[in-house]
Amino acid sequence: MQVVTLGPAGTYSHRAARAVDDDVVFRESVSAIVAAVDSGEHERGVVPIENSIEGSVTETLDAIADAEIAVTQEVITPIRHALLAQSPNFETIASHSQALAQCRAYIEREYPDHDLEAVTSTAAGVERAREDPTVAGIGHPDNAAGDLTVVAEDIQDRSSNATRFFVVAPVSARSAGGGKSTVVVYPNANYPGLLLELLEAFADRDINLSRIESRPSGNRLGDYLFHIDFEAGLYEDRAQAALDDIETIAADGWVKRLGSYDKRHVLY
Ligand SMILES: O=C(O)C(=O)C[C@]1(C(=O)O)C=C[C@@H](O)C=C1
Repeated sequence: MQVVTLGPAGTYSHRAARAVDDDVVFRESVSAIVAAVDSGEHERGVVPIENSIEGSVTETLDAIADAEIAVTQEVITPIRHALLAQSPNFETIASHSQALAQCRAYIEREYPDHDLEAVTSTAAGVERAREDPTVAGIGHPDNAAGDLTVVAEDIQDRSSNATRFFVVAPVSARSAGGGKSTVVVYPNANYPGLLLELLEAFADRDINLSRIESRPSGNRLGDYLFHIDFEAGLYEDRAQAALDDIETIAADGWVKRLGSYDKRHVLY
């Protein structure tokens, strides 16, 4: 089954997507990937959701909150960045903003006066380095093939650097089976204890939350929606009961059940 993910070839998203299928096609943004699945153009997409150093990928959170899609799997990969250039004499470092941020301490220590250029992906940064001798790219070391050399390896600020990806699919692929589930809740309400009530729906049933993230609704300042990951499958009675409570709390808003899924660790 063809998978759409962030391109060009050689991104970390590409590596994660190969865990789903070797037939991978590319888009230049996360929003375009989610839109390609939402519109039915593609059956599967792979998007980064969260990084162990930099936290949530907010473009992904906002795109999946707006779309009618399912999450069918999560893929976790270690992220080990290299600095790739034609020679050590470069003036600019180009990469995805997440990758630049994950290597912030290294860049400040080794290249404090170099210019930084945020591009659409790590592989796009490596392409810039291939075209221009004054540019170095940060990306996976395997992208050095050809005329680029690996100037430095393992330059991420923490060796434990890892990114979590969601496999997204049409709503028809939504599953109630799996060890984890994701929902997006828009309460469209604001009163003391609202968040406590949302959390109690899970705590009362002994359901562990693995992530909760608030994002602006875009409707008015101070109005939020909540992305919640919890460790239970939607097939479980306790999960259904918790979500019944959540639906009541969000009676003036909405609750999007993105689905249940299992976790897969991919090394490459
Ligand atoms: O640019 C890439 O290679 C991507 O796949 C995107 C992305 C991200 O958005 O977080 C994925 C993994 C790494 O954390 C760095 C960048």
